[in-house]
Amino acid sequence: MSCFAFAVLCPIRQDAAYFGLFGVLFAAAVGVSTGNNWCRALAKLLLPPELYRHLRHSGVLSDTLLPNGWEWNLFVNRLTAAVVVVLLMQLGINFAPTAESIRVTLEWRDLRYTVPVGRRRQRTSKTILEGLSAVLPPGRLLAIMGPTGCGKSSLVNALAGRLPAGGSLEGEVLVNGLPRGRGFKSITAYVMQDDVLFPNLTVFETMEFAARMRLPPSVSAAEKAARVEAVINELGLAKCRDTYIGSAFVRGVSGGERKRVNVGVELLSNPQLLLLDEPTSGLDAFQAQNVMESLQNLAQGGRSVVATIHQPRSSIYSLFDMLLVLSEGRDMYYGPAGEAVAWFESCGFACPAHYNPADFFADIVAIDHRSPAAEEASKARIALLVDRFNQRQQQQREAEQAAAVPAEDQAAMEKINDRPSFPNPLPTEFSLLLRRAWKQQSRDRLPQVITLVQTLVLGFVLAALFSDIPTTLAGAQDELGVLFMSCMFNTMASIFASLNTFPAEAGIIQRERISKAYHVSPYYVARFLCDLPLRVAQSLLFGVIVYWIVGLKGTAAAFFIFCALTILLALASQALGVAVSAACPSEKVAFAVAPGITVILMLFAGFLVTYESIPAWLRWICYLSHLYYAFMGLTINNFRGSSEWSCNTSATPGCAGASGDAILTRLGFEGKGVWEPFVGLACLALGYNLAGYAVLRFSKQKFIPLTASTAKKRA
Ligand SMILES: Nc1ncnc2c1ncn2[C@@H]1O[C@H](COP(=O)(O)OP(=O)(O)OP(=O)(O)O)[C@@H](O)[C@H]1O
Repeated sequence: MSCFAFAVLCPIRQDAAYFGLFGVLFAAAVGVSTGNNWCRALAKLLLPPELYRHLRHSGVLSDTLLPNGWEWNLFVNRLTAAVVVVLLMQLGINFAPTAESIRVTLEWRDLRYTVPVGRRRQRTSKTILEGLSAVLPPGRLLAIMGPTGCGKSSLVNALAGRLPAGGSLEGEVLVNGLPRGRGFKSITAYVMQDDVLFPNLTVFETMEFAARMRLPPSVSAAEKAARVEAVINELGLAKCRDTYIGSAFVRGVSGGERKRVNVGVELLSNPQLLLLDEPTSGLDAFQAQNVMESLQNLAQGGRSVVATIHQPRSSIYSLFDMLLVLSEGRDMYYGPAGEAVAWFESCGFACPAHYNPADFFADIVAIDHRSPAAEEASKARIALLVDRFNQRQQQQREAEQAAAVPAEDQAAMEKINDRPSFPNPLPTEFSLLLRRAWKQQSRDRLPQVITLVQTLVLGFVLAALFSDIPTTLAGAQDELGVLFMSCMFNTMASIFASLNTFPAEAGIIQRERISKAYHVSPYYVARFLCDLPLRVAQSLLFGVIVYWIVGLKGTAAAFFIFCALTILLALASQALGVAVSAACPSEKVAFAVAPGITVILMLFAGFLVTYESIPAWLRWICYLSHLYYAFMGLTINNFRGSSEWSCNTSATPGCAGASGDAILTRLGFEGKGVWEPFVGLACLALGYNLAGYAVLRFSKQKFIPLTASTAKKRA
């Protein structure tokens, strides 16, 4: 029945086909299981959480499944029901409740951010944010303004919990009266100043991926598509809908369009709280106005929006509901934007008529460094404004406390904090990531062309140098050289390909992981699968050229073993490259470290120094070197059972020649079957991949934790 459902639904929808296949596998897994606990554990692991809960409640996965007597009819019916539910769910019939919109009140109290500066003995600390406090009610657009370096980005990062490790952050950030919990990321969009996007995807593809990845299965496919179209239109991206994002090497959308795509990607998840760092930087006046109007619309729809902005024009200024003016990390003004002019006037700084208030505030809160007298005067002005604002804050504190967060908003936030963090189940994550990685990789033609041309050139150069090898001992040495060079070529090409491609997407992956868009495991597997064809093609092309021109062992079986070993070697090397680049803090460091590791593994490959010649206490390194297993395998494959390698008696009188097995004995490979290097290589490929995955999994960017303020600790 489940197979039938699979067959029927395959042409309708790819996801349905995927889940149908999963259903069949699930059926098989349950069929071979011996107890219902195992079956339930498997279902819990693989099924979307909402579906699992639904199945438990509806009895499909009850404790009576597969009771002692193995009631097959009952079991098959229930299993079919489970598969059909999965398929229907994927077709858009939802069982999970749609994420309801909540109103978000954001509050921060006494935020103090300090960073260490200077080296060793001269090390001091610099205060970047100095006791900032405010309450932002729901449905408001808050603009944070101030001179450059006043701490705007630091404040937004502190509110988002994304201040990079290396300082200390004290105070409180409350969402609907609660400290930021597990659900904070799912209701928050954080738009950074830097645009990190895949260059080889179009605007539409980028948006579509974000919608499918960040929205839960409870939002139907049609709704996701409609949301993508709406955001594209809202941000004025319709005319570049099918243009590539582009990069320094690929012509793509303009800087402003890129920025809007970055904002749009975050808007797709329908966040209730938006934190944006300079969303208008790099945009012309018209585009900046558009983006800010979009943000105002979102705020009017009930969302809370916080955006830093540099000297907005007056028409943009009029869009703000609330305004926060900072100077030197201190509050200069916080309150309704429409009351700011009156406030500064009450402090003795009247904004001239027909003057843009944003420009006026920027002038009066900036320190003038042009002369010592001007500097002193501006510092005195700022001190006065800080003083006056602190008095106002004191007076307002009681009123703010009276306007506490409504109990239903707090309860809604508590519910969101209890929700699972990831919007989609693992299989959906995997299928989306695989599709994106494939598109990105298959369109990135230049590295592929370079890889294949380089393989052709190196293959023919090697073949030309070693063609027509005689069956003498010198010829055997040449063949060993060819085998070793084959190992080196496949290793270097694969490691450096990983070092080149992986860091380029590391920033995007970091951002998506921080927003809990998906797990690392499906990303890693999808990436591995996308690299596979190029690695296989490269190894095969190299093998076809070198093997037959050089004239290595002339049997079909030996040729296929050669190709299989070099492919496995390339895959292990690729994994090693990913592990190295994930473990290194930057691309430059990775490129400095990788050659060192490769040279060490090369020295222990068994060619330059034979296994017997390596000091006993260092031999264990051979077992960590994929080059050792690959070289061993290629050598056994080529020399085992081969006829006599004669001597060139005129050059070396008295030489008796050697058989292929004798050569293997000299290299320390006697008595080993060709399966041994296969197993060794496969284990190392798996081990390197696990290491790469583990490094990636645990190398998440670290942020400063928020600790209680010193005053609160004392209290
Ligand atoms: N980790 C750090 N170490 C030392 N100084 C830092 C660190 N982070 C920020 N700063 C300093 O803190 C100040 C505030 O930085 P921030 O980026 O928040 O300012 P900003 O108002 O957003 O500036 P801009 O408008 O130019 O983007 C700057 O002087 C910056 O140099």
